[in-house]
Amino acid sequence: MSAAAESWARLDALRAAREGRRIAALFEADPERAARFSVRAGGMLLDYSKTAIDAPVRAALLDLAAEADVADRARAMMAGAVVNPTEGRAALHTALRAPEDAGPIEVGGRNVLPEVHATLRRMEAFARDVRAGRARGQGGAYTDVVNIGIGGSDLGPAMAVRALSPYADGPRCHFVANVDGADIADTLAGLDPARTLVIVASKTFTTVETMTNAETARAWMRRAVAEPGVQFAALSTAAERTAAFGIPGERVFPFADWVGGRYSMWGPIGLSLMIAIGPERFREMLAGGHWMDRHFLEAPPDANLPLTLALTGIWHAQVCGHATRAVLPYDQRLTRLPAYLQQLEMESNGKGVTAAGEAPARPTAPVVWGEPGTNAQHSFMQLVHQGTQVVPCEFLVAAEGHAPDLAHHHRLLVANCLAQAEALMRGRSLSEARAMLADRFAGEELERQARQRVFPGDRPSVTLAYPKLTPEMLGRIVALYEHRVFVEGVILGINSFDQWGVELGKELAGSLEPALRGEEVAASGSTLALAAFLRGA
Ligand SMILES: O=P(O)(O)OC[C@H]1O[C@](O)(CO)[C@@H](O)[C@@H]1O
Repeated sequence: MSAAAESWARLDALRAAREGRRIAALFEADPERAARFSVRAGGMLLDYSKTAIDAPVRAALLDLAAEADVADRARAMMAGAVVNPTEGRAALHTALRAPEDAGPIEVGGRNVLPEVHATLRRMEAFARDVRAGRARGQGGAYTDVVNIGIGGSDLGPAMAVRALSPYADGPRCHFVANVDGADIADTLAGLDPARTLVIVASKTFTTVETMTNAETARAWMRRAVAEPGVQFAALSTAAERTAAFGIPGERVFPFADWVGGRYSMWGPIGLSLMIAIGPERFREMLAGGHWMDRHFLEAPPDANLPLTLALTGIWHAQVCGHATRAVLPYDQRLTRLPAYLQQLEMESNGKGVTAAGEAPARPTAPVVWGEPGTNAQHSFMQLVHQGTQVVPCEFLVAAEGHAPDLAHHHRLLVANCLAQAEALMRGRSLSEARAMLADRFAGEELERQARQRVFPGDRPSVTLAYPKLTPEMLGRIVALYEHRVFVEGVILGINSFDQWGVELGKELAGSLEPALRGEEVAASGSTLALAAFLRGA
C-alpha cells in the first residue's frame, strides 16, 4: 500500500472509531480545545474546533498533505512550473500580486514581473484618468462602467466591487454576464451611453456570451455616440481579436495565458474594481493576497491557514463523505462570495479523473453553495439544522462593520453567526424538547410536539473571523480560498487549473441553435420536442 493509501486508510479507521462521539464532548474533555484547534495569523482567526477533528485525525491529515508534497507543489506553482499539464501552462496568479522585486518568477526563461507591473501601471494610469474625468465619454466624464464578461471574467470583480463598496468613490460599476438579453437590457436601461465606459473582459475574446453582449452594447452606444470604439476597453490575452473588435490598443490591458479565468481578479480582469475603489486600494488588496502567499509558503503546517482550511475540507468531503459544503458569510457585502467560490472550487476540483488520467480514489470537490447570514437562517438553514444530510458549514464574520452608527446591527449579526455554529454543534435532545414544552402539552401530544423540536446537533462548522472587510483583508480571504482549493487538488491528484467539463455543453449549444430556427439537427426526441415547443411550433 502506498503511503497516501495508508493515510487514507488511517483516516477511515479514525473516523470509524469516533462514530458516536460528539463534538461537544471534545470540548468537555479538553478545555483548551478552542485554542488548540484554531489558527491565528494575519489578524484572522480560523476556528475548526467545532468539527470532529482531534489530535490523531489532524496528524493523519497533515501526513496526507506531506505525502502529497503540498509544500513543494506550492513552491513550484509560485515559481512558474507547468502545474496545468493538460493545457501545458503555469498557473501564476500569485505573480499578479507579487511586488516587482519579489522575483524573478520565470516562464520560458523570462521574468514575468516587469511585464505584470508595466500592465498594472497602465491600468492605474487609465483608472486615475477615468476617475478624474480626464478619460471621458463623448458626453462628459464617465458616470458608469459596465464590465461584460462571464465566469472568471465576471465573478471576481463583481464579488469584490460589492465587497468593497464602502471604499468605492469612482463611477458606478455594473456587471453583465448572462447571454440572456435581460441581463444587458436591464443593466443598460437608465445609463447614458455617452457617459458609459464598457469593459469587455474575456481572456479568450471568443466566449459567446461575452461577444454577444459586447456587440449589443456597441450597437446601443452607436445609437448615441459617433465613435463607440473609444468608449470601450478590453481585458484579454487575445490582442488580434480585441483590435478586430475595434478597441484601440491603448485601451487593451493584456495578460498571459498562465492566468486562469477563475484566478484572474488580481490583474487586468480587476480593472472595474480598480476604477471603483482607486489604484491605492487595489494595491492594498494585492498586498493582502501576497501576504497570504507568503504565509502559505512559510507558516508551519499546523499554523497554516490555507492548509488547515483545506484539510478540514478533505476531512468532511473525502473522509466523512459529506457531499456538500455551505459557505455562510455573515457579511452582507460578501453576498457574491458563495457564487465566486462555486466557480473557484467546483470548476477547479469538480473532476472525475486525476491528472494522471485515472479514476479518483475518493469523491472530488463537494457541491459548494451558500448565502449570507442572517438571510440564510430564514430559508435553508432549516435543512442544515434538522435535515437528514449533514452539511459542513463555513462561516465568515468580521469583528467590525463599516458604520459606527449601526454597531447594534453588527452585534446582532455576530451574535447570530455564533449562535448558528453553536446550535449546529449542540443540538437539542428529545428530553430537552419535552422539558421545554411540558407546560403546554401532555401525553402523546407532548411527544409529537417534542419530536418536531429535536435538533440532532453534532453538525460541524468552521468559522473564519477577521477584523474588518478592508481591501487588504479581502485579498487575504480570496487568496486563502485559492490556496485551499490548490491543496485539496494536490491531495486528490487533480489538475485544478483546467476545466474540460464546460466544453461539451458549449459545443452542443452551437449545434442546437439551428433547431430553434426550424432547421433539422441531430438530438434526442426530448430535446427536439422542447426545441419545437420553444420556437412555438
Ligand atoms: O474569459 P473568457 O475567455 O471569456 O472565459 C470565461 C470563462 O469561461 C470558462 O472558460 C469556462 O466557463 C471559465 O473558466 C472562464 O472564467
